Amino acid sequence: MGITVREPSGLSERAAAERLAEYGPNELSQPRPPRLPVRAARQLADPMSILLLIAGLVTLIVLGEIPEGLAILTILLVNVVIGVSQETKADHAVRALRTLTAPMAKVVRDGAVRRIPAAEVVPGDVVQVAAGDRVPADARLSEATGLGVDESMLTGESLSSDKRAAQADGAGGTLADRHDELFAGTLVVRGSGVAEVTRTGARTEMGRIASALGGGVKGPLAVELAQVSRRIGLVAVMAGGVMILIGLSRVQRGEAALLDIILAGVALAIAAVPESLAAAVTTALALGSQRMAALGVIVRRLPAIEALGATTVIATDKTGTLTTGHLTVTDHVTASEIDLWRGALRCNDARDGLGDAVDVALAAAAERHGLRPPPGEERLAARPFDAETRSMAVITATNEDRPLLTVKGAPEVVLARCVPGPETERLARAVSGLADRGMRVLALADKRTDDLDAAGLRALGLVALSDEIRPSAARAVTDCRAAGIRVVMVTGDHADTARAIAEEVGITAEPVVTGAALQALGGADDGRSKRSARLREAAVLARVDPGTKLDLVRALREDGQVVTMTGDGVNDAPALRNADVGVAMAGEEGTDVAREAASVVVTTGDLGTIVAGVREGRRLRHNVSSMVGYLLTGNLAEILIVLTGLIAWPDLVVPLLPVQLLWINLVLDGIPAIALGVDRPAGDPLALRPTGGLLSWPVLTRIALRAVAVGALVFSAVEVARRLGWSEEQVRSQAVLALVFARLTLAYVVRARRRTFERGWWRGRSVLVAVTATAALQILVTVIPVLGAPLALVPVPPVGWAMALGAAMLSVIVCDMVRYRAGLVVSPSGPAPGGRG
Ligand SMILES: Nc1ncnc2c1ncn2[C@@H]1O[C@H](COP(=O)(O)OP(=O)(O)OP(=O)(O)O)[C@@H](O)[C@H]1O
Ligand SMILES: [Cu+]
Repeated sequence: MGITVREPSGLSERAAAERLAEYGPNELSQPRPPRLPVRAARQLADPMSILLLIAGLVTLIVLGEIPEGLAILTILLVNVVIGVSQETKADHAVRALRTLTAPMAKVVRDGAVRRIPAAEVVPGDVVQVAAGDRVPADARLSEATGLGVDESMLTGESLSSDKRAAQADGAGGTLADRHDELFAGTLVVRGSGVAEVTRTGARTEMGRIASALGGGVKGPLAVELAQVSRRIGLVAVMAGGVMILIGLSRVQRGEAALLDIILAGVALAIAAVPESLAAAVTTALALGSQRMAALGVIVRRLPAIEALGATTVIATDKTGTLTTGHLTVTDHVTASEIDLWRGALRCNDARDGLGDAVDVALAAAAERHGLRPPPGEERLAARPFDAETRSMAVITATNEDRPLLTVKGAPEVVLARCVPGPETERLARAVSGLADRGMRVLALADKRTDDLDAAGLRALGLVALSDEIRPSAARAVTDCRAAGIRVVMVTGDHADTARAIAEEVGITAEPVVTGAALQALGGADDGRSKRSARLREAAVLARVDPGTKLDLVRALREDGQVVTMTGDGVNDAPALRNADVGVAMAGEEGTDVAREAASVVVTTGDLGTIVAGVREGRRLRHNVSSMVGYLLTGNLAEILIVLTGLIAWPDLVVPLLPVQLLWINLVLDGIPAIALGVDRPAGDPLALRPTGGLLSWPVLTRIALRAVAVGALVFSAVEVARRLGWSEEQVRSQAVLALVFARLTLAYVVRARRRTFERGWWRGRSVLVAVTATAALQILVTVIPVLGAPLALVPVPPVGWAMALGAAMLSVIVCDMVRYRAGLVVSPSGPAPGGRG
C-alpha cells in the first residue's frame, strides 16, 4: 500500500452530487444526430434519386401517363423511407455502442477509491491515475511517482512529458511547461499519480480546443463495396446506353418515341445499380454489432466484425483470458514469513482491493498472515511494475535510520540481483516446481539503500499465485480447433507456468518459445527471418515482452494469416493496432490505451467471448456475401433479359417498362436483401469458413453463370407467352412474374451451404417472411387489376403461373449445379487475396 504523508480523503458523495448538478457532466458535447428532414434530403440528393425524380416527373408531365408517373414517384418515396430508416437504425446501434465503451475514472470519495464513469467526475474530486489511463479532467497533481504523460493531442509534442507534484504555488506558462498539471484527454504512459480536479467538461484545455475526435474511417469492406458499386454502375450505364442505341434505330423507323426509349434506358441503369447494397451492408454490420454487444463483444470499428469472421489465428493472453484472472497466493517458500509478507506490503500499489491483480492478491495474503501495513512508514521513491523489466521496486523510510529498498518481480530478474548464496540458490531451484503446477511465481528481496537499482539484495522468498482455468476457455479452444482457427498463447509468465496452463486448456503446448530463445537468434537479416519462422510456428510464447507481440502479429500477417490479438497493457497498443482485430478488456482489467488501440472491447476477457465474436463475424460475412450474391445475380439476369429482349422481341419496343424495372429492383429486391443481412443460416456459423474475398474471381464467375442461367429460363417463359399470342401487357406481366419468382428463389440459393433445400433451409425466419411477403405482393399486383394498373400489370392465364414457377424451380437446380461446378472451373491460383479484412 502506498504510504504517503497526505492521504486525501476526497469529496463526499453528497458534495460530489451537488457539484455535478452545478458544473454538469464531465463530457464534451456530442454533435447532435441529424434531424429527419436532413436525412431525407441527403437520401434525395443521391444521383440515383435525382434521376428517378426526373424520370417520374417526365412520365407524369411530359408524357402525361399519370398512373405510371405517380408509381415511379411512389417508388422513389418508398426508397427514401427505407434509406432513412436504415441509416437511423445503423446510427442508433453505433451510438449505443459508444455509451457502452464510455471511459471510467478512479476517484476517492468518502475516503475510499471508487471507479466511476469519467462523465461523473467533478471539480474537487481526487483522482488516481496510472500508466495506461486517459486523464479524465484537468487536475493538479498532489502526488506523482515516475509519472509520464503523452500530451501530443494537446501540444503536438510527441515526447511524453514528465510530471511532478505541485509545489506551494504553481506557476503558469505554456501547457507544455505546466509540469504539475494533468490535462483531460491526455494519456498516462508511465508511473502513477494522485491529483485534484480543477476543471471538467468543456472548461478543460481539451474542451477549449474542441474535440478533434472524428470517426468514420472507411474500412476495407466499405472500400471494396464502393469499388464494386462503381464498377457495376459503369456496367449499368453501359447497358442503359446500349439499350438507347438499339432503341434509336427503332425511333428512326418510327416504331417508338425517343423519350420512351431514353426513359427505358435510364430505368435500366437505375435498376441495374445495386444502390441498396452499401446501405444494406452497413445496416447488417451495425445490427450485427448490437447482437455482438449483447454477447459482451463491443465492436469499436464496424469493419472489425468482418475481420473477426475471417480470423485464422487468435493470439491470446493467459491471465484473464484463459484463466479467471482472480489470483490467490496458494504457496510460498521463505526463511522468514514476517519479512516476506512485510516486503509484499511495502512493494505494493493496491489500495482498498483495487489495483494490479498480483498486488491485490499479495496484500490479501499478507493480511491472512496477520500483517497490516506498518504505520508511520513513508514511501520515498518507487518504480512501478513494468512488463519490460518484470519487476517493481519501492524505497520506504522505516523506523530504522536507513531507507529500505524492496523489490518484487519475476524470479530470474530478482534473484539475479541477490547476493549469491545457499538461500538464493534454494529459492531459484524451487521456482520450476511451482511453475510446473501452472502457478505464477514472484520473488521478493530487500536491502537497506536508497538506490532503486542496487544489487546485492537479500532474498526474502517466493510467492506462488494460482489462477483458475476458465471452463469456457477449454471449450472455446476446442471450438476454435474445429473451426480451423489456431490459438497461440502469449504471456509474460514463466515458460513452465505457461506450458502447464496451455496443456490444461487444450492448446498444443509444443513448441514453447521463450523471449530469451528469440533473442538468441540475433538481429541480423538471417536472425530476423529465423525469428519470424520461430514466431509463426510457436504454440506458446513465454517470458516475452509486449514488443514481441507486435513481431508476432507482423510475422503471422506476412504469412497471410488473419490475426485476432488480445492485450491489456500500455505496451500492447502497437500490437493491438497492427493486428487485424485488436481485442481489449473493458473495466478494471484493461487500460484506456489498450482499449483505444483495439477495434473490439470485450466485457469479459474470456476466450469464449472472443470466439462468440468470431462466430457472429462469420455469420455476418456469410450474410453479406449472400446479399451481394443475391443482388448482383438478380440484377445481372435482369440486364440480360432486357438487352436480349430488345433484340429478340421488336414488337414489344421495350421488354420491361421503366416502372416495372423500378418496381422489381427498388421495392421487391430491397426487402429480401435486408432480410439476408440479418439471416440465421442453419448450423453452427463457426463452421462457415471464410473463403476468399467478397468478390473474388470464383465468386464473380459464379454470379455470372447463375445470372445467365436465370436469364435464359425467364427468357424462355416469356418467349412461350409470345408464341401463344398473348397481348403485349400479358407478355410483360409474364416477364415480371417469372423474373420476380426466379429472383426470390435466389435468396435461398445464395444463403445455402451445399444445396439450396438442404436440412433446415426453412429456418431463418427473416428470409422466410421477406420472401413470402414479397411473393404475396407480386401475386396481388398481378391478379388484382386495380393494383396492377400503375405498374401496367395484368392477370396472366394459368399456364403463365406454371411457367413462372417452373422457371423459379429450374433456376434452383441450375444454380446448384453452378455451385458444384464453380469449385472446379475457377481460381487455379488458390484462395483469393481478399480474405484479409
Ligand atoms: N505487480 C507486479 N509486481 C512485480 N512483478 C510482477 C507484477 N505482476 C507481474 N509481475 C512479474 O512480471 C511477469 C510478467 O507479468 P505480466 O503481467 O507482464 O504478464 P502477462 O504477459 O500480462 O501475463 P498473462 O499472459 O498471464 O496475462 C510475471 O510473470 C511476474 O513475474
Ligand atoms: Cu504462511
